[in-house]
Amino acid sequence: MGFFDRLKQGLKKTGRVLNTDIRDLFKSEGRLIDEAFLEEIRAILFKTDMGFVSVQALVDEIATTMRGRVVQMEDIVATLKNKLRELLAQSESPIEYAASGPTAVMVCGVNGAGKTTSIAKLAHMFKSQGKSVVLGAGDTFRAAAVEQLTIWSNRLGVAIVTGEPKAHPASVAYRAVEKAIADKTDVCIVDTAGRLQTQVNLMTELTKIRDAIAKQIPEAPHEVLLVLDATTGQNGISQAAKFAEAAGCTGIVLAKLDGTAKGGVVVAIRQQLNLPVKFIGVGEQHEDFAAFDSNQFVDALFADALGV
Ligand SMILES: Nc1nc2c(ncn2[C@@H]2O[C@H](COP(=O)(O)OP(=O)(O)OP(=O)(O)O)[C@@H](O)[C@H]2O)c(=O)[nH]1
Repeated sequence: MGFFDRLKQGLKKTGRVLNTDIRDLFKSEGRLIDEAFLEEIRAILFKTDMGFVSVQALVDEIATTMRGRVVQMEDIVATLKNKLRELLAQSESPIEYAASGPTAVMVCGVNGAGKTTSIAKLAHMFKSQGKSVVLGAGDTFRAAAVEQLTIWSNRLGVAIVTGEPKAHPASVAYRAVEKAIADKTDVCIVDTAGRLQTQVNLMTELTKIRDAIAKQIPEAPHEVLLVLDATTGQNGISQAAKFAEAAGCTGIVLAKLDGTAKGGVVVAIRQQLNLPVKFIGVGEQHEDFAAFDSNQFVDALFADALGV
């Protein structure tokens, strides 16, 4: 299965809401675009958790371009797709690589968001691109997290740096980047323990981890990725905004998109957080992960409606 099929499969819950409900609006006939129709389509879009501003923008687009006309389902889907592409537009490159030497990527987020799994998926992706990887097991809080990451490193055949139990995560990060430089490794991915943006001490700890990485490579970390759990939908966004600001995040990894019918949250995140969605997870396998591509995402979302 290629990634487009995995994405389609992963977005099935969200796609079902959109496609079935939109199809029901038409019942294979044309529909007059009037206020009643606009309200019906608004209600459908809301269900996917796109957020008020995005839904309004989509409804406005339909109203402006189609009000008073009789249109087919395909016309509405095409208009929604175009506007969504516009709302989701962002710079293409998912990772800002170092000009020379290792690229350091720090990964943070709240407990259970999907950090460790996403790190394994990232490592797999870099490896399949021919890049060498070293992992830094910076979640020294939980022995199980170090264990889990060690298992992944063995499975993936990538190096790992761990600390003594309860070692300071900054020292693990420092040594992981040190090893990346010594071994001429392409990418160093540093895990961090789950935390809440309200836990001041733990948020300060993230700054210490950053500083430790920067002692090895002044312009690093090149990326600080915030892993968000898509199943929390829009509820997680304001929390994420505070987290991202405090931790100096450069992008979002949106995990567990397959577990929710609220996949429209990608649109809400793009609109409400001043950060690109860099990667998405649509399942538990390594292959269920890729750089976020807005065109591909929008196509997968409406694939069922168009029978693609
Ligand atoms: N279905 C699905 N499950 C996922 C995805 N990403 C992660 N998971 C699952 O989510 C659960 C939590 O993932 P972890 O990677 O352990 O989360 P974490 O953020 O490292 O957790 P802590 O270390 O406790 O903070 C695991 O059961 C993963 O298998 C995804 O894209 N889709």
